[in-house]
Amino acid sequence: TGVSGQDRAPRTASPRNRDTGLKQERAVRTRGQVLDAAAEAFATKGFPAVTVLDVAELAGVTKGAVYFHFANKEALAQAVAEEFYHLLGVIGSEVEEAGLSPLAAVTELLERTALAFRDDTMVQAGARLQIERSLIGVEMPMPYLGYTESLTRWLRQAQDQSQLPPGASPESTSRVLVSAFFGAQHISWVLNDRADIAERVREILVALVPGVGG
Ligand SMILES: CCC[C@@H]1OCC(CO)=C1C(=O)O
Repeated sequence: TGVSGQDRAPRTASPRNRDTGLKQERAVRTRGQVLDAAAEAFATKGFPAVTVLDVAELAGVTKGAVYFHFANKEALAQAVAEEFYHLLGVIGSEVEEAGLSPLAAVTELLERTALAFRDDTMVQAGARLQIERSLIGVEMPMPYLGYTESLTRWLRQAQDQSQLPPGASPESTSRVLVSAFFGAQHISWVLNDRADIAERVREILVALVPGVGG
């Protein structure tokens, strides 16, 4: 081997390293399958009725495999809630990076969130777990405040750009938007499994955000 080591044979994983890598990949994949199964169970049956065996069977793994990744049902709920807010955060980042006007960002955030509530089981599970948070008995993420802060930030920018009516309060409008969204997605869930949530959220935006057409 030369001084610089440049002509050293390329380092390949040893059989033992390669085996460890495969085991780690399989563990990561199993954890994802278990989390998706837990979301399906929590979204459809609700936290109290779900058992770890339900989750194992939905995931197609043993109970031991579930317990390898999650200590108990409460840990599954916390992990689903964390993934729920991760997904909402991804939506928020995408809207931030889209370079929209402040009011267009408000509209885009809530419209994309409505579609996630309609289509994404992890999001549906997170929303239901937050309703059931008092039954879960372990620390759950604080709901609603992240959205309220994002919306307030954009509405303050809109106000600075004279895009809000005189006297409008960004903080108050933000709280009303979050309350209206939460109520609309819940009512839509109860009445039609969120089939019409996009239309319900659009009505909120038309009613509350200046310049949003019908
Ligand atoms: C977009 C409004 C806030 C959002 O709506 C439903 C829900 C469930 O907990 C939310 C949250 O932030 O936690």
